[in-house]
Amino acid sequence: MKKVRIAIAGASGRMGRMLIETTLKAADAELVAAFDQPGSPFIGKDAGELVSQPCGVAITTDVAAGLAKADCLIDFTRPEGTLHHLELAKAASCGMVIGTTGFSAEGKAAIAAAAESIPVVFAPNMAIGVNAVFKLLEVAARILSEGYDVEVIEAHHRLKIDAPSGTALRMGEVVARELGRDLETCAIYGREGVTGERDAQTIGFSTIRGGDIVGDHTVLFAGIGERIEITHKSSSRMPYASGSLRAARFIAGRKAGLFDMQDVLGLK
Ligand SMILES: NC(=O)C1=CN([C@@H]2O[C@H](COP(=O)(O)OP(=O)(O)OC[C@H]3O[C@@H](n4cnc5c(N)ncnc54)[C@H](OP(=O)(O)O)[C@@H]3O)[C@@H](O)[C@H]2O)C=CC1
Ligand SMILES: O=C(O)C1=N[C@H](C(=O)O)C[C@H](O)C1
Repeated sequence: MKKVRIAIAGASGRMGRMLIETTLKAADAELVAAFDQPGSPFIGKDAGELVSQPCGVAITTDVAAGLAKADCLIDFTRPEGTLHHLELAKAASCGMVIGTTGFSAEGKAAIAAAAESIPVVFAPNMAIGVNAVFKLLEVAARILSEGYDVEVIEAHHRLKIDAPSGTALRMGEVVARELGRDLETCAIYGREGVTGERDAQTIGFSTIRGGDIVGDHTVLFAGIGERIEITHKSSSRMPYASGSLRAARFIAGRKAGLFDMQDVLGLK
């Protein structure tokens, strides 16, 4: 069996560590490179030591050299880091799985442009369960298209830097698309003061940040006399990592193209 050769960016981050652990456990994947930013105390250390499983792959800042050995870079960092790595991946003809959230429209356009020459899976949530929820939301939105107010509520740990979460925004996009609305114009991000009555066409977002919450998302369809809530709760980052490896296997052998987890899971 040919193993998919994996490089991991943001190695010492929360997702980086989970990705290292998951890659080292996978029979059909091989960790070939791990990157951290210059100044990281982990540079030069064995990446496997981060998860108590030394593996002989040192954490480095030399992304170009690492990508020359890899089939796929899995990147859960920050938009500016991911976009820099994207250029290096293009130069190395290396595929990318991008889990980073919080991109501007320009950042997303740069990812789409790069995917014309390398294969890229770009998804705000790699967990199978969340991607199943995206499908459930399509059905719910179609059935509840009249008379139900839509609100998206998300909760994450205190260290998360972007809001609303990428997943919450995608949930809003899924519902808006089914309802024939444009999320750009119908989204309301939080409310304060004298807001006036709710506009039925809007989709509201509420954000909670605290403690070590891994990631909770609820879409509420609030009608008169009843309400429907579709909720996903993460209790571990493991499903994000195993989904990412599934995405890496999906792009192995592909020449180019922009995909998301719905493509990887055959849900389109
Ligand atoms: N799609 C999905 O399924 C999921 C997506 N995410 C997203 O992944 C991203 C990372 O999350 P998480 O692991 O919790 O974050 P962490 O802050 O724990 O880790 C981020 C890592 O990226 C590094 N980093 C930061 N800036 C740069 C840069 N400019 N260039 C290179 N490396 C950089 C950090 O290094 P340093 O410590 O030195 O700053 C750190 O190692 C977030 O955008 C989050 O929303 C998270 C979970 C699931
Ligand atoms: O930062 C996180 O932790 C997470 N980020 C992703 C998002 O913004 O949707 C996915 C997951 O919710 C965890």
